[in-house]
Formats: sequence, C-alpha cells, structure tokens
Amino acid sequence: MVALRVAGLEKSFGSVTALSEMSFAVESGELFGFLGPNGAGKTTTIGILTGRLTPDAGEVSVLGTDPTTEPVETRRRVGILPEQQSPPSFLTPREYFEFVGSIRELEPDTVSARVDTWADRLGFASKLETLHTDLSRGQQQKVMITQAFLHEPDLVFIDEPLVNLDPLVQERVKAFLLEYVDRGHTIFVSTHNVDVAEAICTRVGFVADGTCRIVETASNSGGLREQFLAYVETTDSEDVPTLKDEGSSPVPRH
Ligand SMILES: Nc1ncnc2c1ncn2[C@@H]1O[C@H](COP(=O)(O)OP(=O)(O)OP(=O)(O)O)[C@@H](O)[C@H]1O
Repeated sequence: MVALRVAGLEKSFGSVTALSEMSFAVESGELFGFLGPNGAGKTTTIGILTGRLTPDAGEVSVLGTDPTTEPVETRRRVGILPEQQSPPSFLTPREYFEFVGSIRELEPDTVSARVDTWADRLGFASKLETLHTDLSRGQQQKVMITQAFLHEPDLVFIDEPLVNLDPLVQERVKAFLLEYVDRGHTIFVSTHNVDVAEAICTRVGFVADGTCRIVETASNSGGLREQFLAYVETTDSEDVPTLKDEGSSPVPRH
C-alpha cells in the first residue's frame, strides 16, 4: 500500500525554483531516506507533504489525504519532527507532552506510560520537570523526537533525527526507527547524513536541484556516498562536494 505519493510537484519562492517536477512514492512499512545537499528542496517537500506549504503545481497524497486541501486531517494522522525546532521554552517536558497528548486525544495514563518509556529510552527521565529553556540542545532534541512519536502515528516525518545527540543515543534512536517500521509504520527521514541513510533506510531518494532519483539501498553495489556525490554533480546544485578530481564517473540523471 502506498503511504505517500507526490507527482510533478513544482514550487518557487519568487525567482528561486525550490522544486521542479518532483515525483516519488513511499510504500507503507518503509524507512525512506530523503538525502540531499543544502538547498536541495527537502524541507520544502516536507512542508508540502505536511500541509505547511502549498505547491504551485502537482499532486500530493499522504495516507489517503490531500495535505493541500485538508492539512488539518493530514497533520492529525502523522507525526512531525521539524528541522531545528525547539520545544516551548516556558514549559517542562512533562507539561509539553501532556499538551501534545491532549491535542492528539490520548488518555493521560497512556501519555504518562509512553513518556516514561521514551525518557528511559533516550535518557532524560531526570529532566522531565525542568523548563526547556534550561535543557541542552541534545536534551531538547530528545523531547522533540518523543513528541513526534507520542501518538504512535502510521507515518512520521523526521528532519535530521540525530542532530545534537551523543553516539549512544544516536544508536538507540536508530534501533527504535528500525523497530518502528518493523511494526508496520512508515518513516520518512530527511538528512544530509549518507552513513545514517545507508545504515537504516530501505530506499533513498537522492534530492538535488529540486528533483529526486530513487536508489535501492539494499541492492546498492557502488557505495551510497559515491553514488550520491556523483548524482549531485550531474545537477545544477551549487556548493556541493565534487568527485571529479578523484576520477569517479557520474551516475547519469534519470
Ligand atoms: N521561504 C522561502 N523564501 C525564499 N526561498 C526559499 C524559501 N524556502 C526555501 N527557499 C529556497 O528554496 C530552495 C530549497 O530550500 P529547502 O529549504 O527546501 O532546502 P533543503 O534541502 O531543506 O536544504 P537544507 O538541507 O539546507 O535544510 C533553496 O534554494 C532555498 O533558498
């Protein structure tokens, strides 16, 4: 079953073309990686998939909803870990999770049990009653990861899930993501981190220059990093690493 699908997406901001004929689909149960350099169009695509942005053209479907016409319904059904967003500074993690739980229509006992599990998993039990403003960046990231999964949605969008986390917690998050898709849920991960994509994703969409090319990580023989850098070289993206000096052959663009 298809969890999400975009077809022919176009999006410009003034004279800047952010997306150009972006098309791909993600099946239920996939851990799909969206891998691209700065400015490739990843955040813009997630913004459209979660109803925050409206495309100039193209079709989009998320769990059978259309986020361009029914954004509230789409957001009700998914979890979102936005890029570089902090929890409210004036709340503690426990207060914030109670707030998120009420919006997500969860029973207080369910919220409490899930928060305890997440606090143990990511190691922030001692910080549950501390104002967010007094938490480190990594501790705030743990809170943001928890809120995205609190209602155990069928589909979760996560932007750079491991940023600011220490290596031990990174391993725990990666293990959780794999377990979550094993249970039949779908995860869409946007990242710059090729190693993370290669380690956990079933398929990867290389994003560059506002468009996307799908690569199967399981049958990937040439090394994801080399393929990715070679792909980016074939686009018009600026400020990206080059492999030309190392004698690699670019992968032809689809
Ligand atoms: N609100 C906006 N106004 C003008 N230009 C924008 C806006 N949002 C995005 N852009 C431009 O659209 C392009 C795609 O940006 P986007 O944020 O989607 O990239 P990204 O892949 O998420 O990048 P990064 O990895 O650096 O976060 C960039 O050229 C960016 O400058």
